[in-house]
Amino acid sequence: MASGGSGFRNGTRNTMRNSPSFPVPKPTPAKSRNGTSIAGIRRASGSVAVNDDAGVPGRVRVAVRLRPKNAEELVTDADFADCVELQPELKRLKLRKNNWDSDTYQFDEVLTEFASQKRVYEVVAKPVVESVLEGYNGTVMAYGQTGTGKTFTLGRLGEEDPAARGIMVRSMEDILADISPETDSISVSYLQLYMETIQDLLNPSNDNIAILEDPKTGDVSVPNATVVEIKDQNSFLNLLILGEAHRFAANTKLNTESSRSHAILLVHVKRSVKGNHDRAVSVSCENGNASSLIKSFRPQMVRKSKLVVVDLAGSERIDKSGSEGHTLEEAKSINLSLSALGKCINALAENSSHVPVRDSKLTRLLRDSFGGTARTSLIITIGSSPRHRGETTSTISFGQRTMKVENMVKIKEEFDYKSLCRRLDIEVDRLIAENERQRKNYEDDIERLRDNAQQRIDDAERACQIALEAPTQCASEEITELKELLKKETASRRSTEEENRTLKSQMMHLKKSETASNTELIKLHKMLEDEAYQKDKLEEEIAILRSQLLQLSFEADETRRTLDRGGTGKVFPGLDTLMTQIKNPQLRDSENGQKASFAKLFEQVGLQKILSLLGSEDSDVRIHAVKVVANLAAEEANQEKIVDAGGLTSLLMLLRTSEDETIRRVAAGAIANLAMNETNQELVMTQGGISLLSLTADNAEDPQTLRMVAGAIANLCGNDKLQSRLRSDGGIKALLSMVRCGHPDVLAQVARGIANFAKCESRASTQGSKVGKSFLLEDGALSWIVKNANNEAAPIRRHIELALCHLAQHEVNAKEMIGGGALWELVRISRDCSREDIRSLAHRTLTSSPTFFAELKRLRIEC
Ligand SMILES: Nc1ncnc2c1ncn2[C@@H]1O[C@H](COP(=O)(O)OP(=O)(O)OP(=O)(O)O)[C@@H](O)[C@H]1O
Repeated sequence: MASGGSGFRNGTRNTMRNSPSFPVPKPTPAKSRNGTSIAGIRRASGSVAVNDDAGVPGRVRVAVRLRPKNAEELVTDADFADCVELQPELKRLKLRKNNWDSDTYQFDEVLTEFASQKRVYEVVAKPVVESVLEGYNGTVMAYGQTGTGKTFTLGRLGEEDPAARGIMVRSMEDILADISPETDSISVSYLQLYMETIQDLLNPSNDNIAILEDPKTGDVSVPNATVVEIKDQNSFLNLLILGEAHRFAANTKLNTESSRSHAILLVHVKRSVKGNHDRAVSVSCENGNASSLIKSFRPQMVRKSKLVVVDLAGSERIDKSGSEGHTLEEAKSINLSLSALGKCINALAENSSHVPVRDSKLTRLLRDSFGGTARTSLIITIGSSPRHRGETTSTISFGQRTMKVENMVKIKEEFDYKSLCRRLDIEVDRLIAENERQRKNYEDDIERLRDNAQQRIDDAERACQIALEAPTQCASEEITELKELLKKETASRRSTEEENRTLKSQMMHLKKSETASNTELIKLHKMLEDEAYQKDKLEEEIAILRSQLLQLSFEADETRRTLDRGGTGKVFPGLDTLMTQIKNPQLRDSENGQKASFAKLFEQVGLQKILSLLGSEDSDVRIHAVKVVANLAAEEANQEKIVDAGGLTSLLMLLRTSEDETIRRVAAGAIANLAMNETNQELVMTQGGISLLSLTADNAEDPQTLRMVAGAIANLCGNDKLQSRLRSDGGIKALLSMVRCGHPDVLAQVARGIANFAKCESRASTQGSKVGKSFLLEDGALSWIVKNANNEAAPIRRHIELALCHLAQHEVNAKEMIGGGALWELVRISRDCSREDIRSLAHRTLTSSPTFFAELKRLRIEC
């Protein structure tokens, strides 16, 4: 994601936006500079991007995929019309607003529920994979509500049915088929991003990996992540299986679900570029030999590219009180990274001058994928159920905004200095060995010659001695003969000594040239180190300049805003204007319009005035005012201001005093939203919130009122600090009393509250801060839990299954659970639960608890 202000996003933007379906522009690899000198290279960096052309524009491609209805939807939605209708031939999607009205959206590809995995790969990912093989960076990302098929699309291995293979597997098959193993290499890292922490799925002990950003090139890397070289498809499949097992183990340990974390697969492709031998590096050296040696080495050109495949967490709108199963911290952090992604996409789509890339780790990791230099393809996944119209609408609008984001794809070639250095090292070692071999031969020759000469001298001396001892007659002849011999031997000895001297001088010469080569090598190493140091310094300066620039642009924005506000001259328009705006029916036409208007009201009228209307005499005004407050409370940014201005107290007061159920329902919803925040949860408790919510529940007739109340209590149940207070104030009993209404939305919230409570309680028991039986069991929740453990509505069932697993983890609960029939449910969960992590949690719990284990043995049940 490129940060704001980079000019390349303009230019072709309008033509792109006007053509709803277009071929991806095929980038022409830019030409490299020839004959680059080492001096030229040194100015840039140790690893030099030879090609720094501006790149080729390429809009982010967006495809939408509809998941087939599952068995549950076929039953529950049987009497209702689907909320979407696809027109794949026109690449259009119709989103039904009601029976007679619908909105139409255009996408790059529209994939129906019958689309095969092969076709999805070919239209969504194959163009990106082909680009990566040409040297460009590429991203394939899936976005959508939980359970709509993101993992199905990206991560299926297809072990049983090859036609089911997902995008990750098919991408690697194409990459391996295209590269040449002698010159190219592929390596892989596999990460999980959960609660703003990056975990290594290939090495779970590596659980807090830092992100490194190169301020010069904008490249993002995770240097401490495990990188595994891939030689064949089997080794890649084994890595995916290992990664999934670690992801599952990490999520089980944290008692969470895979759908709450983002999974990121990084595939690094390094290819050498053929036909670039004219780009030799020339080196000027003092020593002629070394110069010719180094001149014969030419650095190879390499293209490094990266394929990023991202399986995002479920995109449901967890900021609403009615959402399922998220604890507060998780909700905040998933919110943080997904909403940061949304904000960046909005800023890029609107061509804004500032793109808040640094707001989350997800956006930092993906900075190159949106508005950067990568080719990016997004697949949004949806379901057709009218029950999820809200989520489907928000997924579609994310996809539509993303279609406006334009990247500038760029190829990057580098001189491969590492391999040059390696080759030089090998050559120097070869020369050293050769030199040593020759020296040894010379020394042996000298030794042999010396021995020969000595032998001959000894022979001559012996002969001389014999001659001296012989009769005088022949003595003079023999002496002459011997003198002659001695002369010859002396001459031969001299010539041997001369030869010896010559060899020694040759050896000295060789030693000198070896020293010169070593000096040259040391010089080259030093040059590389200097370059790395200069590069680091430049990067530091650029980072400082960037931050100054950001500060300046922030101050400019502030100044502009202040001037704008001063221009209107009206900070608080009158109360009449507020009322007119609240009652204006046009404001209720669209959700976005309504939100924007409320935000404007908030700014213009002032919170105090809005809150004061909660006590108005006119009940119509009171209803509108509480709706305004509830809408403001749904925005996280407003919550603190509302509480500081006494809004929470006023809302609780309305629960106590108002006779109108609509007011009580909307107030409970607002309280539920405020109770997403830990500090506010404590305030709700200290102000007697539980008994007021219980009272509201007792008097409620509308299931939606109960849903709001249950949602608020469920949020409080997720706070570790409030467990015993919540119970003594009657929170658990209040939750259980609401099941009388039987409405599935209410039951889902009750189940969520019970799961939250069980999870916190289990944590407290493990830490030793809670002893004794579970409060849930003491307050009689077990029979409802057991009755609903196999509820046909998936959200209810899933929460209850989790709650049962948490309760069963503590031996003190085991006997009562067996007596209440929970054992059978746990056995069923360990065998039939559709969620593998819950299934295995139940199995582990049953086999590790002595009480459960003994009972299973007694009943001869195998688990
Ligand atoms: N196109 C499809 N055809 C058949 N079944 C599908 C399809 N898409 C998804 N499913 C099924 O729907 C269920 C949910 O899919 P999946 O787990 O991929 O969703 P998800 O969006 O990744 O969910 P989460 O956000 O929880 O990870 C799975 O059982 C999967 O097999």
